Amino acid sequence: MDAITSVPVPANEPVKSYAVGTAERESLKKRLAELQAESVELTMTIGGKQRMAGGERFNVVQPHNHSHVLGVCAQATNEDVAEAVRAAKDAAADWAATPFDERAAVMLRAADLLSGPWRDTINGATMLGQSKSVHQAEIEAVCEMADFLRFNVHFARRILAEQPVSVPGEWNRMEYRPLDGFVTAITPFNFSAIAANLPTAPALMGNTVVWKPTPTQQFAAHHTMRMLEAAGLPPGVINMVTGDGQAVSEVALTDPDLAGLHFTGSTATFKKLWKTIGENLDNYRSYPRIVGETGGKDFVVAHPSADPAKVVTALVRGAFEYQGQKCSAASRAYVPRSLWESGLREKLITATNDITYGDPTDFSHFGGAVIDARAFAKHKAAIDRARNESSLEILAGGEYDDSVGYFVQPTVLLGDDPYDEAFTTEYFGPIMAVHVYEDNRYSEILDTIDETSPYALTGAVFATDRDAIQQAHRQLRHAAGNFYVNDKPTGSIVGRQPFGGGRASGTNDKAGSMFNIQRWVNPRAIKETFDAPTHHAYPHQG
Ligand SMILES: NC(=O)c1ccc[n+]([C@@H]2O[C@H](COP(=O)([O-])OP(=O)(O)OC[C@H]3O[C@@H](n4cnc5c(N)ncnc54)[C@H](O)[C@@H]3O)[C@@H](O)[C@H]2O)c1
Ligand SMILES: N[C@@H](CCC=O)C(=O)O
Repeated sequence: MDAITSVPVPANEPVKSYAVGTAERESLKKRLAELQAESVELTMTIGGKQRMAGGERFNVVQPHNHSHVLGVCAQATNEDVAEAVRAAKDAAADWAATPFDERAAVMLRAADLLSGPWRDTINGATMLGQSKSVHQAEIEAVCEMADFLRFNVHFARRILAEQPVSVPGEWNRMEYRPLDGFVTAITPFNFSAIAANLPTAPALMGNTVVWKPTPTQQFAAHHTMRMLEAAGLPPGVINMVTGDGQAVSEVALTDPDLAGLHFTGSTATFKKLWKTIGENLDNYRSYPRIVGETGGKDFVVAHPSADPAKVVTALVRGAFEYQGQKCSAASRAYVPRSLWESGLREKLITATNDITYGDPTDFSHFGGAVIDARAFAKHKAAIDRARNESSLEILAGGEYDDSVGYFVQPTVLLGDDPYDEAFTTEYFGPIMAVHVYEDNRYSEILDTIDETSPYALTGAVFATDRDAIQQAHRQLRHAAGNFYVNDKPTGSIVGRQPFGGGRASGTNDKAGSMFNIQRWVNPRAIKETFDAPTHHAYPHQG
């Protein structure tokens, strides 16, 4: 009993290829067919019990085929959220008293279920519900989710091992308690891994959670919840409520026992939630921890010494994987005139035109549709604006069609004005703006990049000249929380590139690192004196 155990050494989950003829391809295709054939009730899970939310019902559809209903969901009402908060509070004492190893075992088991028997289900649900190609689903819904579950255990162990110094006569210890209350996790549509990480990271540290996925990710979230239950997650530890979140703002975020908000989503939503918490400061028992990773307007800058083929590949993958719906997506690029006019322009157009978006169950496509009608309308408006804006030219793409699914072609805009909206606003779709700068203005373009957008999430420099790389490091120091040298600005891996940005991009608590995990503990320093003094006077008193 009470041994100080070591946890398994984590390793990144290997990415399967799903190439023609592989067993994993056949297995996933079979599961995709099964998932498509059923329409499920997308319930809440409160205190371990599943039931439909009490508010208005809505369909969860395939973005690439919006007449295909994957499941029926409903808006959680204030009463539903109040019940979830109660369940989280009721489960708190037992879960906090559960030894760390037992909590960790649930997460490690979930990771193994995910890399084994649940792989096809979570991959398939993400492909169908969020319109991801098999590769895009595999790298995050399986590999990144498993990595979060395994690495978080390892990070937590390192935190628990962090202990103060003791001197003769006294013993100092640090106890890592959960927060004094419950945590609310509110999650985005674009990564099933993030949706799973936001409730499970606080739960690992002994907190109980109210989790609200977004409606457009609810299909995969539903299956993720089932997988966590199969891994042994006790009832009430994570309570999932459905819908748009209004009731969560009104009830969970204003509850006196709110101890933390773990959020990923847009900057506008995060600011709104933070304001709600700010307005309720006098009502809480403690100061709620606020962790939020938000939007980006991520850049790629090429120096004249860069390899143009590498720049083009990074731009196309960085901008158009998952239809540009990554917070890290390359959405503004700065290319020197020498490279632009010596073939990069044509290569970029050709590579962009080569990309096909379609139904992800047809594995030949590079990507799928954008997430919903709202996103489609936003991208359509951005393209229509570009068509009418004299400083912008549509170099590639520019078409859209929502008759079957929400399809927007990969689009490259060429812009004279680096301060135009196309270089400052997060469209969160397959639209990238390119600005061509004069070769002798590298330093000025770095300053422009730094001051153009309110965000500071990801960015990349391409150069072979070491001085140019150093200069970008220096001038863009605060322009990105994840900075890449000669690589695309997307695709961070847990344990290798801890992820998050500053400025309007979030609190930069680095998902997939010890820094995030330490936000979910409430340390108590304990000093024990073995032979306490028995008189109050000090020696200098004579
Ligand atoms: N920095 C990162 O790590 C990261 C990762 C993924 C996505 N993102 C960002 O997320 C955004 C895309 O995701 P999205 O469209 O799901 O974001 P969103 O802000 O629309 O929604 C995020 C979550 O907030 C909920 N929500 C919205 N209004 C709410 C309210 N009033 N009360 C309670 N909950 C509310 C939504 O239902 C959803 O669950 C992009 O801006 C992207 O850059 C950032
Ligand atoms: N961590 C992911 C982005 C997550 C946001 O959408 C990446 O690095 O591409």
